Amino acid sequence: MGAGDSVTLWGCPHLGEALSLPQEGVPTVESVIVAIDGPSGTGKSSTSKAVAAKLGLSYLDTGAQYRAITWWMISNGVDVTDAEAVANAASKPVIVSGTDPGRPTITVDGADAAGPIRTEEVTSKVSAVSAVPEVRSLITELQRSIARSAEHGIVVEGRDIGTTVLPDADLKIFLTASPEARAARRSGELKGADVQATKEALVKRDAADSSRKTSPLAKAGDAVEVDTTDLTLDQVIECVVTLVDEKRTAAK
Ligand SMILES: Nc1ncnc2c1ncn2[C@@H]1O[C@H](COP(=O)(O)OP(=O)(O)O)[C@@H](O)[C@H]1O
Ligand SMILES: Nc1ccn([C@H]2C[C@H](O)[C@@H](COP(=O)(O)OP(=O)(O)O)O2)c(=O)n1
Repeated sequence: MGAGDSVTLWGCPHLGEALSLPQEGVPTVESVIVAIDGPSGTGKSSTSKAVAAKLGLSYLDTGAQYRAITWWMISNGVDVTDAEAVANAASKPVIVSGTDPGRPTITVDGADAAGPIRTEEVTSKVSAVSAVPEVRSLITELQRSIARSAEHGIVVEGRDIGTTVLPDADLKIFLTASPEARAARRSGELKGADVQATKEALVKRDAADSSRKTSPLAKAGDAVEVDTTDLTLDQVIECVVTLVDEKRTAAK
């Protein structure tokens, strides 16, 4: 079966006719940039970390950066519904992301932010903060500089990586899943959380992220869409690794 065939193997699409057939014995390109976008609970973080670890690439969770700046705004008494106040404060926090997929880290002004950025308060306010254009342009520049300095390449996950942050990424993936599957996965993480309430919160956040003016959540025209609803996490990881391999081979 060739890479030119438009085949769906247990829900994993091939790259299709855009690629030439892989050639035997051709060395793969060393560095590769992979953009993985999609709504919450589709498996972006789990897939991106595992793919990066398997392929020896760096990993960047851009959602964690938007959560970090939101946490800073809340901690410093900035009203997140006041876009002008958020814009005026946006350049103050120093956000540093560690890109080892085995141990990703995030600090704000030197303090470990990994725990505090996952609270319900941050989750409910992050869409408002990340819709502010000044926040987006600062964080986008940070993301580009991290991607540029990743020696062996990087997997970057978020909402606008393929469309805005890294439009020249070597491979763009857009993960989807039904709201029911996403809510079940998320409420499994938040012990005792009500699935229906989780689903409503997810759908509300998706709507806010998809409808904002600046760089909304969207599938890039050249992204490969993978519906993860009926796939195991291992299948999604295998699918993305296969797509990276196909892309690397075809690039030579
Ligand atoms: N294909 C899958 N099947 C079942 N559970 C999954 C799958 N992909 C991810 N998960 C689980 O769903 C939860 C959310 O995944 P995560 O990678 O954080 O999604 P996202 O980054 O898109 O919000 C995690 O607990 C993860 O282990
Ligand atoms: N590239 C990105 C990444 C995240 N965001 C915003 C929008 C999202 O609702 C929040 C949080 O993203 P995160 O990936 O942590 O969210 P989930 O883990 O999927 O719940 O950040 C964004 O605007 N652009």
